Amino acid sequence: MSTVHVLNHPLIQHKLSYIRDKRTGTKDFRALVDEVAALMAFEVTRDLPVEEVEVETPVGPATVKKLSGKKLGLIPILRAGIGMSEGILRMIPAARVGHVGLYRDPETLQPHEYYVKLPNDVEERELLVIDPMLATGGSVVEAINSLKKRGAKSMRLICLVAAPEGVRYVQEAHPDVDIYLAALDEKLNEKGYIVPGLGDAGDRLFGTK
Ligand SMILES: O=P(O)(O)OC[C@H]1O[C@H](OP(=O)(O)OP(=O)(O)O)[C@H](O)[C@@H]1O
Ligand SMILES: O=c1cc[nH]c(=O)[nH]1
Ligand SMILES: [Mg+2]
Repeated sequence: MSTVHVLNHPLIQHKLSYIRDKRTGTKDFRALVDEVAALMAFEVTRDLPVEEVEVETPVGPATVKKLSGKKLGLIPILRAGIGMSEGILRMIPAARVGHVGLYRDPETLQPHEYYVKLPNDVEERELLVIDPMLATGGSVVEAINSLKKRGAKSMRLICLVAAPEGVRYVQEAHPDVDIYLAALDEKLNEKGYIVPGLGDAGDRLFGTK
């Protein structure tokens, strides 16, 4: 079974309080999601393997550490995942980026895939799959199915806010994928929204409501 990490870092929690607040407008919402994503990247990559190498500083030789594991890939789930991708890319600028486009039918809550474009060496990369919201889990499970079908072997999931139902569904469908959250909320409402959540992440990021 995968591990669920709730990132209780004070800066993440402080910024999330403004993200949740319905008075926060699009411009600030977008900036805060970007900042939280960058902070989450720091925690999510904490266990990446490093190796010791030698460099010459202006003063003399030094033994330093460099990343030694798989190359990284970032997979934002369109559209709301885009809001987190720049922040994470600032921390790991060499990562390749793939996109999976999905929307959730508002009536049936079923995910519909409309776009997939991945780096051609996706099977060799450690992928960070990002979506601010993990509600029923349908979108993330479908996105990971799609990635695995195209050869992806190793990935971790990063979401801002999740409902317990969504976490359970992802853990059952993909027990190999660890989950990193800024918050694990109480439940879903009758429309499939996370309670208390933050509303519709895509609409708040892009000002489409
Ligand atoms: O866990 P689920 O029940 O599948 O719901 C979560 C999904 O819903 C939202 O996307 P939405 O369909 O609103 O698309 P958007 O990102 O284009 O706004 C969100 O960004 C997730 O992808
Ligand atoms: O609460 C929710 C659930 C799905 N998608 C969102 O953007 N918010
Ligand atoms: Mg949306």
